[in-house]
Amino acid sequence: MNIDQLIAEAKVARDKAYVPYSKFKVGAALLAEDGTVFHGCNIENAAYSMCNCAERTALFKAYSEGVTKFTVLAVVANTDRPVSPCGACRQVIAELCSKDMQVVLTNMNGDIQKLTVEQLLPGAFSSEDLNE
Ligand SMILES: O=c1ccn([C@H]2C[C@H](O)[C@@H](CO)O2)c(=O)[nH]1
Ligand SMILES: [Zn+2]
Repeated sequence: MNIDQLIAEAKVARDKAYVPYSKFKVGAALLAEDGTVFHGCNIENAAYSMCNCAERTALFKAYSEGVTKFTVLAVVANTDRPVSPCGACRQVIAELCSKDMQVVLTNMNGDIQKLTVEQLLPGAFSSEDLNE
């Protein structure tokens, strides 16, 4: 599975977005070390704060199946720049993925930004900060 193929998977995931309120579809594809690909889309709710982003959908699907080691997360939306994950997703990604895991942000025009998890949320608050 190369990056272009993973982006294609993220676009398939994006087509399943449930976005009656924002109409803004986002797709994610998370590649596990064992080669499994987990799709995620954003899923909205009439109680707006219950909306779940594509990135967290993919990660929670994987974790809930017992898969916790990943190599790449690709995210796609129809944005002018490569889609920018929200702060909540950056925090969740920092918790559940290794610091050096690759994150590939893209859009429907093919613009691509590649980051590590550490670059996505430098200095993220983590479990190590809980040690008093
Ligand atoms: O990286 C992002 C940014 C936004 N959204 C979703 C949340 C909401 O459903 C819609 C508009 O913010 O897009 C994602 O899924 N991922
Ligand atoms: Zn988010």
